[in-house]
Amino acid sequence: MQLGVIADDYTGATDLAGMLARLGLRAVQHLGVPTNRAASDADVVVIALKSRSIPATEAVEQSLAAARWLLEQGAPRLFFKYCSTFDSTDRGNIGPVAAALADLLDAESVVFAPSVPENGRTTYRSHLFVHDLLLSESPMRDHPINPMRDSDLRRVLAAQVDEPVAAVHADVVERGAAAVRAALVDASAAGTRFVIADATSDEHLTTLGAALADARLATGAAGLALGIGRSALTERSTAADDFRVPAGPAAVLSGSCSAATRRQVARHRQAHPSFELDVRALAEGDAAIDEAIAFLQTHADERPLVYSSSDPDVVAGIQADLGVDASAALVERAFGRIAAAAVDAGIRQLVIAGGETSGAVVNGLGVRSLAIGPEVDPGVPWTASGGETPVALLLKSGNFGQDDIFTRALDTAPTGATR
Ligand SMILES: Nc1ncnc2c1ncn2[C@@H]1O[C@H](COP(=O)(O)OP(=O)(O)OP(=O)(O)O)[C@@H](O)[C@H]1O
Ligand SMILES: O=C(O)[C@@H](O)C(=O)CO
Repeated sequence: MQLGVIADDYTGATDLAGMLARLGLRAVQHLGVPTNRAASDADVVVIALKSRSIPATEAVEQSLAAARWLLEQGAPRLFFKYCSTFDSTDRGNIGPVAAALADLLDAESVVFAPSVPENGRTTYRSHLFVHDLLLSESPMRDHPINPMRDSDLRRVLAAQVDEPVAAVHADVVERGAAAVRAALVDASAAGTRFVIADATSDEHLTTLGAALADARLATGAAGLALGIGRSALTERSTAADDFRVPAGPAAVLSGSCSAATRRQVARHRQAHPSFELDVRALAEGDAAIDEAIAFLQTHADERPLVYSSSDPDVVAGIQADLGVDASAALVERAFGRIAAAAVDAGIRQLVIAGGETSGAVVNGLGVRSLAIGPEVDPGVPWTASGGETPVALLLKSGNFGQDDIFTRALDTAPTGATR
């Protein structure tokens, strides 16, 4: 193993794994901390947690358990993957988890770099941009669980930890890996181990990767992992060439309410049968779940869509009536049940939109690990579950993908015999 990764959600984990697979690195993703030693020849071992929105103490506990497991399997370095939009609240969980990992590894400096330029995430003077908008003006300001209303990551991170936060700005990154390393040493000498690093291009991320070539811990989104992969890991296979997913009937399940997903849902609905989950009805009992399952059974051969994706004002109304956590829990429980019934009904390919939703679905299916295949759009690779009934799973991060990704993914799924 060349890199051990702890990811705070399932789609974020596949995002990173898919991008590293692009380099020819062999990646495997575990869902939760495995209970056994894993016999694997993977270069990159990712442990996907569902720790983004849980209480910080639990996120720390789970992340440390994942880190210890990866170190026991021989991980020479760890990467903490969080969202490219820095999804968190004043209570965490990015800061507390990073602090606990830094303590575990005795890391003198910890870089935070959420930029993924190819997906429109850039950081300049510590401010995070989503395409042309500051984070605080992007659709992330209306996220159902962790609305992001401050773009200055120094402030966002400082609110989560009990220590100072420094910055490495783009002009330093432009000067190269040695200049970045010197800046980290200076910050650490001044008693500051947490550093927000700017990156507005892949070249910046490659420089950061080179600067971190000897670091035992780095944190960020898939862009920095790719930078580290390009600068500091050794390519040794063409991982995606022999990857195949099961063929068979397909369905789409969408619990993401992001602007991108809502466009994708609208596109898919134009050509396929769809069923909208009524969240208030879910609070009354399981009839709505049973209806959704019956709908999937009836339309199994037509790429049916079940969705709860709604506009921010609709979500806000539901949350005001039922509570934020309670409404999310109802939706996630429903998707877990619906996915399990879909597979029982013969569905073998599932496209799932949303990180929390993907977590609920793979947990509902009892999937423990995934093989990682080629990307459909940047950060959205096909994956395949193992076990008695293998299923093709496309875990799509809420904000990722072109409007036609659901259909295009299914049209281009790598089915068929292994070469
Ligand atoms: N109609 C709805 N009303 C209230 N909550 C909803 C509704 N639909 C979905 N949710 C909840 O909103 C959350 C959406 O999060 P999810 O992680 O699935 O999507 P996302 O945040 O867009 O994706 P990602 O984490 O990949 O960026 C889930 O917890 C889901 O249960
Ligand atoms: O980094 C991203 O934007 C994604 O991988 C993600 O974590 C969304 O949940």
